Amino acid sequence: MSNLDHAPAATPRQTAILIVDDAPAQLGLIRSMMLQQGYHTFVANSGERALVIAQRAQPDLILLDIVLPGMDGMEVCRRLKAHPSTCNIPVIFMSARTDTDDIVAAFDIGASDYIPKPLRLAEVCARVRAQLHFRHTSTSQQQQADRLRLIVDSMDEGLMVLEPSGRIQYTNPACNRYLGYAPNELAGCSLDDLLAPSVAQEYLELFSQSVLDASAPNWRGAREVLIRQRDGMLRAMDFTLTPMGSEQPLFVALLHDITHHKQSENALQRAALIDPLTKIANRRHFDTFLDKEWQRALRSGEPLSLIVLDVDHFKGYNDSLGHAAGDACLQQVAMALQSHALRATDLAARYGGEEFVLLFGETGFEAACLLAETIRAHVESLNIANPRSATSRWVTASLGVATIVPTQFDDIKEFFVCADRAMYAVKEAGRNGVRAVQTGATFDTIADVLAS
Ligand SMILES: Nc1nc2c(ncn2[C@@H]2O[C@H](COP(=O)(O)OP(=O)(O)OP(=O)(O)O)[C@@H](O)[C@H]2O)c(=O)[nH]1
Repeated sequence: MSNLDHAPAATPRQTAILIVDDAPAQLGLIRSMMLQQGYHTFVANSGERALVIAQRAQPDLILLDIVLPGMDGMEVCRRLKAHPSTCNIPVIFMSARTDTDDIVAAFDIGASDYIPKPLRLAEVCARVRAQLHFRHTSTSQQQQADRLRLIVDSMDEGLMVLEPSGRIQYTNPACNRYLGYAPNELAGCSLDDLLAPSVAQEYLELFSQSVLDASAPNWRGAREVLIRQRDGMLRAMDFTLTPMGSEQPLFVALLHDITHHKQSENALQRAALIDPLTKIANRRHFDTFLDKEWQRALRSGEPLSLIVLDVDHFKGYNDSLGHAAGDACLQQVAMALQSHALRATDLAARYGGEEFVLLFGETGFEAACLLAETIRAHVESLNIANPRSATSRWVTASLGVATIVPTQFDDIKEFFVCADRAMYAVKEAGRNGVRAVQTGATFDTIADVLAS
């Protein structure tokens, strides 16, 4: 048998009524009536005594006579309502005074009801029941609201309540924490202050549509947004918006911080574009870049130059010095190439194996030839000994250059093939050199530039 089997069942507290009257007969009558109804009772024959019992016993309701010796019922009620521990206990006055002024004064100081004397017992019972029911309902509503508030306050997600104008009504502590605001500081601000103007505008349009068309199905707008923190920094968040379905058109926005997720996503994206051995751009990055620069050159009419570079006798290098030395050699060559692709419109990439490519936007034929020759000389000047090379003591490279001013009649693949063919022509001519070609519909001249 578990310990729980021995635990006494929690019994609900019996509803307790405090009856305050200085007339013993009246007090006895009301008390026996309340007992008959199944209530627990407390009695007091003075205002002072009533206050002490109310604070100690915390009754669910007080039946209070107005005319009492010493402190009268009105003063008792005033004091009950002024004290935090008794202010929520409903007070029903019982009095022979039935002037409107007396009744109004009683309600003004916080009475819940007013029963005229002589008392009709059935009426007293009905009014007590009604007040207890009302108290029970409002207490459970309050408890629900408190529970909801606790959940919202302890949520890890940020929460905002928004008006259709974009005005922020409420933000929870997580939202304030994420955005660096003090409690309540964001209330009254606008969504415009936090989102990029175009995104904020989209939301405002969405709000107004939803308000105008109440029959529209409940939508949930979820998207990634950049939200401005109090210090001006932008923070990546998932922003999910839902209409609250309340009488007042309001929207609830949930904010989920995705900064770390975004950072690792960006890191992954960057890694996907880098060659792991040489740490320069990889073929995928190069292909995208070439495509972008090609389109730009199509629009601008500026020339575009491409260099294909292949390390000479690299098989021999590997065979004589080992694969690790081969890797180190490729890294050195890559760094040398990278140092010549410095502008935003330049890119050096490892295309595969010992083959590299360099793209130079807005670069004409002569400049490209000059660059290629400089690069060839730079590779040779690295003075990486290649014992098996029939061309030189050092590691060298063969470079093919193609320059084009692309038009709609040109083909990007053909452009690449031209540079590649030029590189193979250098190989055939003895390696360690540069061959350059102007290609495309607007060129019909071919120029060869041989180094050294
Ligand atoms: N160490 C190393 N070697 C590589 C890598 N990628 C390709 N290689 C080697 O590069 C060599 C390329 O050899 P080949 O294509 O025959 O060309 P080559 O010996 O350079 O001769 P030519 O191009 O005609 O001058 C092969 O032995 C490949 O194994 C790499 O990442 N690391």
